[in-house]
Amino acid sequence: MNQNNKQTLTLASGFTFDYTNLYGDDKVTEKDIAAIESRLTAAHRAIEHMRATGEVRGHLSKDGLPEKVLFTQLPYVREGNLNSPSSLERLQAFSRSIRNNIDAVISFGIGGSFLGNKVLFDVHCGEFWNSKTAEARNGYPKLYFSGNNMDPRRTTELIGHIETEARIKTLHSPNTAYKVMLVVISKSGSTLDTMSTFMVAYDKLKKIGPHIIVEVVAVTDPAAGSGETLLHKLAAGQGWPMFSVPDGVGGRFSVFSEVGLITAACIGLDIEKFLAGARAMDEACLTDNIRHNPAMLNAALKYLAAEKYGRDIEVFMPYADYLKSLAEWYIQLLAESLGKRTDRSGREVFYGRTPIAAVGTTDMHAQTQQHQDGKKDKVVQFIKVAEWDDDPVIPNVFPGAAKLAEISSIRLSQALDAAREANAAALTSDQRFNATIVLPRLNAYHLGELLYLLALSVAYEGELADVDAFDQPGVETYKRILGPRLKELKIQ
Ligand SMILES: O=P(O)(O)OC[C@H]1O[C@](O)(CO)[C@@H](O)[C@@H]1O
Repeated sequence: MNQNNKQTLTLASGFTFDYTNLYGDDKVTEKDIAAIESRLTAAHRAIEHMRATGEVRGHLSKDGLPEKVLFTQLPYVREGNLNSPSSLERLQAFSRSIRNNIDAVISFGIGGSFLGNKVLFDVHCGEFWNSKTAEARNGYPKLYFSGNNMDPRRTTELIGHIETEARIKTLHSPNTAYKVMLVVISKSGSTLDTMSTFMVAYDKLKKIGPHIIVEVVAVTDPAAGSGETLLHKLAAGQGWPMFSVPDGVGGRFSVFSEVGLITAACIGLDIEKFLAGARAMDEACLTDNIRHNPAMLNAALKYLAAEKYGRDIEVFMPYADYLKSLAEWYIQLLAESLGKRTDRSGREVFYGRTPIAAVGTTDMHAQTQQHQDGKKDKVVQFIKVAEWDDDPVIPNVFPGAAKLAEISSIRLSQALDAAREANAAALTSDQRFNATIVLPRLNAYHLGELLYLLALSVAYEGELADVDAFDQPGVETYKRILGPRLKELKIQ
């Protein structure tokens, strides 16, 4: 830390949290941190206690019962843990069974049962996966998402697209069927958006004809008895294979569980490396020294930026197209974890930073005007990728055009990074708080580090703000209004 006036925390992997523009004079100060020292110590103890026992003071389930918080166990693959050598082997066997066998997977889910899966897909597969040959996909199926909305047009078009793909396959090889696997992910097992689109697709695809074979896999809470989910009951009745959303792992923390790992298995993303990255981040956060603990440091700086300096909005801005879904995952994590009406004593506090998704450089031509000249109520969290697998040099194709010749002979990544640095410098010149996380590369390991850092940070911030970071009572209010209205809509 502190080379050339830079404030950075770098892990052995090269993963770096650069908080130079968030800490110091005219920013969050050393004195601010010192003023909350005892609360930081208490927060760290609470996280240690959560890790050891799963207990979080004041946390209750949706039904008002004590509930453990176990996501910190997920990176550790041990027999008896939520992820164990045998559960991972089952996922690998599943992965082998669909490779060179299933043509397409449709993953149904919303919120925590979708957003993390989309991040894994985008980082590993990119935009053009479904247009690639099976060989280029290494035998893994095409993958589509559904259920993350109830949009009638997209749902219909997706089914139509699968039907077309099946027809093309049978035209080329008349005696073969097209195999589509519907992976239905829902912890509660009855979420409207997920189950409605699943039922529409299941029904339509099953009726198309014998040249389409439909298989279903369910991912839901494994509880049996009175707590059994509707999806679990259905899967048991229909004989669908099942994977689990373990008890004590909330949707927005479930990317490290079979919820996220099933997508990894479908596309061939390295599960062990992903969990190893998360584990390395957890280990880095074991220390009570804030200068060495990335989650505690990130949480403390953002908490102080909000509480002391009114920076109540967090703009999450990766400089990478394929990390836009990461910003969307972060929106749920931050909004559901920290957007709370009351603290843990029941006092009204209306806590939480409002998350905004942005992508650099795209949103420099859209949002940056607001970030630079609007209210000073934001922290901009940049994400930088240090090294890219492919990195074209801008060629000097039109030497006669001086302005274009000027930008030639530099790599796209250099231009991208220069733009991010210019944005950060411009914001800093007007006391607009920002920080940068540097990922050495865009791969499963560093993604594991990053997602885990953000998840653990909200746990720390929940402690600092004294709010329950693991419930989401606010989403029940509209659900209570919606339920009866849906019943009235029933077509006779
Ligand atoms: O996995 P489920 O139970 O379908 O829930 C999906 C999402 O809905 C929410 O409960 C909010 O409505 C999220 O917390 C959750 O990730």
